[in-house]
Amino acid sequence: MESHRAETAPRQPFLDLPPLNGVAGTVRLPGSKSISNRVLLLAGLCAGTTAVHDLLDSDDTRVMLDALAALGCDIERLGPSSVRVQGLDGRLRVQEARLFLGNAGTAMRPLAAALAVLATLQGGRFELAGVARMHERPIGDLVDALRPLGCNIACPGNEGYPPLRLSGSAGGALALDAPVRVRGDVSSQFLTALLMALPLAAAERAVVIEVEGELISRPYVEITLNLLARFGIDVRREGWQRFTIPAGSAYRSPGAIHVEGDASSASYFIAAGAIAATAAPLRIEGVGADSIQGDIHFIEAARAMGAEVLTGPNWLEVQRGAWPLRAIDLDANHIPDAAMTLAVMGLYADGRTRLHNIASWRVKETDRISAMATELRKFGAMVDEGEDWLSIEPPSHWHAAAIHTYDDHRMAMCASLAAFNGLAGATPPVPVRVLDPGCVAKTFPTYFDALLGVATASQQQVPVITVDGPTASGKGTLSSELAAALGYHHLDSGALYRATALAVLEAGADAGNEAAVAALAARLPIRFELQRVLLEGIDVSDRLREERVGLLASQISALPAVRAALVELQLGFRRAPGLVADGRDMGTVIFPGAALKVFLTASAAQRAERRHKQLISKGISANLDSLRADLEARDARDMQRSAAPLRPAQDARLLDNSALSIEASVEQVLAWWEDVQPFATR
Ligand SMILES: Nc1ncnc2c1ncn2[C@@H]1O[C@H](COP(=O)(O)OP(=O)(O)OP(=O)(O)O)[C@@H](O)[C@H]1O
Ligand SMILES: Nc1ccn([C@H]2C[C@H](O)[C@@H](COP(=O)(O)O)O2)c(=O)n1
Repeated sequence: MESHRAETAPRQPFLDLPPLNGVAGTVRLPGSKSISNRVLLLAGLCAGTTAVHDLLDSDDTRVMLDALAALGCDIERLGPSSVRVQGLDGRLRVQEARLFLGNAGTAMRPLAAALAVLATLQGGRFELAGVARMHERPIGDLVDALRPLGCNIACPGNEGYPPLRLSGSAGGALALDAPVRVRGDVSSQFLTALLMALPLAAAERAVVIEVEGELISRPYVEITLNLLARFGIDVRREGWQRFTIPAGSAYRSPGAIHVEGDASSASYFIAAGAIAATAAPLRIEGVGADSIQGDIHFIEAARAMGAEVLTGPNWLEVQRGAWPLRAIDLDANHIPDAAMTLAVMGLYADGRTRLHNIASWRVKETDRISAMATELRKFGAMVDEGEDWLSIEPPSHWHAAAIHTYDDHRMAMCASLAAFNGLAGATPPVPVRVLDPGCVAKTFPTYFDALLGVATASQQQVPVITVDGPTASGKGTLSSELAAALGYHHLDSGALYRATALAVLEAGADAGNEAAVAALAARLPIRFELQRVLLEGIDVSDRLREERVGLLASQISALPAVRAALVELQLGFRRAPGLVADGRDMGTVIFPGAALKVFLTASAAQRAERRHKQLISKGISANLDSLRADLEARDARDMQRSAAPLRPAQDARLLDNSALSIEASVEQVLAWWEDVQPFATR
């Protein structure tokens, strides 16, 4: 059964995760961000067309695709995760462009290098900018590597930081007699950027790049070298200090390329498996032993903490091994992104977990060392930090916490793993509030759906808000707005009675035969999908609102056997992260323990007027007086029946919205909801 889940709004203010107590099943990973953006740029620079399959669809890949389109690449969508890119063959097709690159380091750095090289050789003016945080992320080491080659690069904001202005005149040349020198100890993305840009200048001569300082994040450079080879560039490497792009190099399309699943994203599910897969392993599809991504080595760290991991070429199976997890002391330089997940696993460990050599965390989407320390402390953990290290001791007493995510997708995904706290002995288990959950759109837009698709929660821990009230009081409207604001599922219980009524009409059944109607209700082939109601796969949303269906729904809903037949179906909607249920008996009968119960009313005159407007707007003619008489008759029947009559639950809050707008009603209920939350706002 599908539930009527509100689509996650792009920038929902928060998502409350109830305590989770297990994981099971299979999760399919989205494409790797690092590979997606490298492949897109290489496809854009090379000769020929490249079909890119299993591409990540996220904020960061979208800015890269937009940038390539602005530079004159033809991009054709082949499917939801496939595009065909017509490459530029190393020739600028537009001489001027302003590119907005959001907060995508994997777009800003290589595009800056490629456009600096092309503008110097062929002439052009390009401006590369991003969001405010991008303008705080250093790019000076790349600028310092490119300027000695003759590239004209200005930093109109702060020297060494985006935005960048790149310019050159046609017929220019690059000074490539001496090796190109770049620092490798702050970010490996600068070396990657040069490795991707300088083949554009290696047709006639070899180009040598030398790394100054100890190169960090080498696995990412390995991804770059691997993909360059797929596009026809065989870079010779001497250790990690010297790289030679041979003379005569030219980008050639491989024709088609598949992007493997994101190994960094896999880390959240590996951790979830290590913490909560107790009955059977959690299967993760999309990456495995054949992965070219460095973050696949996260598996070794997870194993050291106790995870049991089986690997196949492109899948993993993970389950809990040692419990509690074992605390580790790890040089995490080789897995900088995935290592954040280890910090959260440290909440479930048997001692102090120490991660060091992670200075690059400080120049990522946010200062991740400081952010992680601040947020993990909110759960009650003892956290210490240094310039390039972090240590975490698990909470002795867990707190419900509202976690800031700093517009950093990895902070949000990491925070979600704290929701398994009940397994670490938190008494009582506490929910986790993830602020700005939409920031996961950077690399994994469907992350929370994926997590909640495999995670289990005890039904009693899943919060429910009930909204009961008479016909046309606005229950459905209010509930669906609340569900969207909270990222919760929505149960429109009236639709179940209406669907039963429709099934009775279609079957030509006797509506007075309680057993026959109950039998139809018990096997109602109903599904809710994207705000539509499907009966036997057919969209009946509009037919359910027909007057004859509403009238019969009101009659059959008085039959106790029919109500009983629909109970299990309704209870099944109570799934993480939470539920908003509307109807007549949600707070009194179906969810008597709901955390918040609202009884929504409005005057009969107002309700008749609203229903009248609603019908007129759909082109259905209606008479106000008969509408009012009809809804009063229906209310009377709903209130007077013996089975689950319409009435406020004893602990319901009454809301008369006769004089309230929809927005004001939603605000009022959200304010009540905050009242019953345990989150400390700090
Ligand atoms: N606070 C409000 N102010 C003005 N109009 C409202 C308000 N709330 C809802 N409405 C409008 O009233 C109409 C009826 O609302 P809705 O369908 O949500 O009611 P309902 O209680 O779910 O009805 P039913 O019991 O028939 O399912 C809709 O057109 C809706 O836009
Ligand atoms: N929990 C519920 C929900 C609905 N009903 C009945 C009462 C209504 O007349 C009919 C249709 O509901 P609507 O779509 O108008 O909300 O179903 C009920 O008895 N219990």
